[in-house]
Order: sequence, then C-alpha cells, then structure tokens
Amino acid sequence: MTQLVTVDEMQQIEAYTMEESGLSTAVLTERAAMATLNVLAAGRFDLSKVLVLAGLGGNGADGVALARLLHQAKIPVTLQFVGNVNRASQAVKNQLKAANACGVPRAEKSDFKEPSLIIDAIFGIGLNKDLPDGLQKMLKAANHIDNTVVALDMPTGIDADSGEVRGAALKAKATIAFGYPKAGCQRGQGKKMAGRVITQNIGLITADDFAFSIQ
Ligand SMILES: NC(=O)C1=CN([C@@H]2O[C@H](COP(=O)(O)OP(=O)(O)OC[C@H]3O[C@@H](n4cnc5c(N)ncnc54)[C@H](O)[C@@H]3O)[C@@H](O)[C@H]2O)[C@H](O)CC1
Ligand SMILES: [K+]
Repeated sequence: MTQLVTVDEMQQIEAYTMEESGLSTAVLTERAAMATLNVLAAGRFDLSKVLVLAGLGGNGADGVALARLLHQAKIPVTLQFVGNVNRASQAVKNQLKAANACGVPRAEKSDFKEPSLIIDAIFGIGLNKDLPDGLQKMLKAANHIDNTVVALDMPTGIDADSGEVRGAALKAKATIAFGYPKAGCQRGQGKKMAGRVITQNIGLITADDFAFSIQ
C-alpha cells in the first residue's frame, strides 16, 4: 500500500526537499509536468485535443508547465485560466512567460464537450475553503458532460485531507499524485472523484526519520 500523506506532511516534505537539495519550486513543478507527460503519453489517453484548465497557484503552475511540454511535443493543446491571471502567483506568471514564448494557444471559455482530454490543474492541496459559486456551477456542468478528466495532484474541489467536497468537485478518470497520494483522494467523496490514482515520483527527499501520521 502506497504511503498516504496529509497536506501538512506534503508541505513539510516539499520544504525539506528544497532546503536539503537547493532545488527550487520551479524544478519540482517541471518534474511534475514531465511526470504527467509520461503518464499521458503512455497510450491510455486520447491526446487529439487537450484542454488544460489552470488555477492561479502551484497546481496552476503545474498545468501551465504541462501545456508547454504538450505543445512542444506537437500535441494539440489549449490553455485556459480559471480565475483572473493578473492575480496569479509569481510561479504561474513565470510559467506563463515560458508558455507564451513557445506559442502555447490560449482559450478564454471552452466548450467542455470539445476536448478529447481535460487536465484539471485548478486546485491541488492548497484548497482551503469552498469553491467560488461560479466555479462550482462550472464544475457541476462539466460533470454532466461526457468527457475525460485527468486531475493533477488532487481533483479540484476535494479537500486533500478529509476527502470532502468543498461545494463542488470535478470528477476525474485519473488523478496523478505528485510524490505521494494525498489522504483526501482515498477518503469520502474524494475516492470517487479522484478515479484511478497514479503516483509519480518528482524527486522529493524525505528525511529518514520522517514520521508519517497515516499508517
Ligand atoms: N509546493 C511545492 O513545492 C510544489 C507544489 N506543487 C503543486 O502545487 C500545489 C499546491 O499549490 P498551492 O499554491 O499551495 O495551492 P493550490 O494551487 O491548490 O491553490 C492555489 C491557491 O488558491 C487559494 N485558494 C484555496 N482555496 C480556494 C478557494 N476555495 N477559492 C479561491 N481560492 C482558493 C489559496 O491561496 C491557494 O494557495 C500542489 O497540489 C501541486 O500541484 C508541485 O506539483 C510540486 C512542487
Ligand atoms: K487539480
């Protein structure tokens, strides 16, 4: 059984990795995007028309980096931000600069019936309150459309510790867990919304004496 982690434990391991290795968040984000590309390219998913839905924090940064890698691999991809990109984190803005430099196509408002695959890079482990009403409506509508969603790290709308739905959640066929699967994708509604959890190594360093709380 793969070790499950809480949000706090994941954040401790990420911080420890950067302190011990000197590797930056940008490097870990690139590793997450590359690991996701490997899973997507393994043949289980239809990559004929990919839509990346990106949020404004670390999860969004993963999504923008993935959009760049997909585009550079000649996979048809469009990038759509969920939220006002002017309010995005510096990590997202840095990733957007790189994506723009490669000519990654942008979408403003997509028809969720169109893509062969939707990448959920809206919220990951940083979700800390119910989703805004507008986003709840969007996710509920998306869940009623026959499409394939792959979530990065966590399905958006699911609390990464409890597995509870924070207003609404986007149902995924698969969730790519970076480093360790989060407790929330094995608990409550999270188990249903996460779909198949595929854990990917992104080069995290965990102290030998790290005490995981979930046995
Ligand atoms: N930290 C690392 O080294 C790595 C992180 N990875 C990815 O980053 C996310 C976690 O990123 P974080 O910025 O902490 O949180 P999110 O991206 O999930 O959320 C963004 C931001 O949104 C705010 N927020 C939370 N809940 C709500 C809400 N209901 N409505 C509006 N806004 C909300 C809050 O401020 C959050 O900070 C992790 O899951 C990974 O995908 C990299 O993969 C590896 C390195
Ligand atoms: K996500």
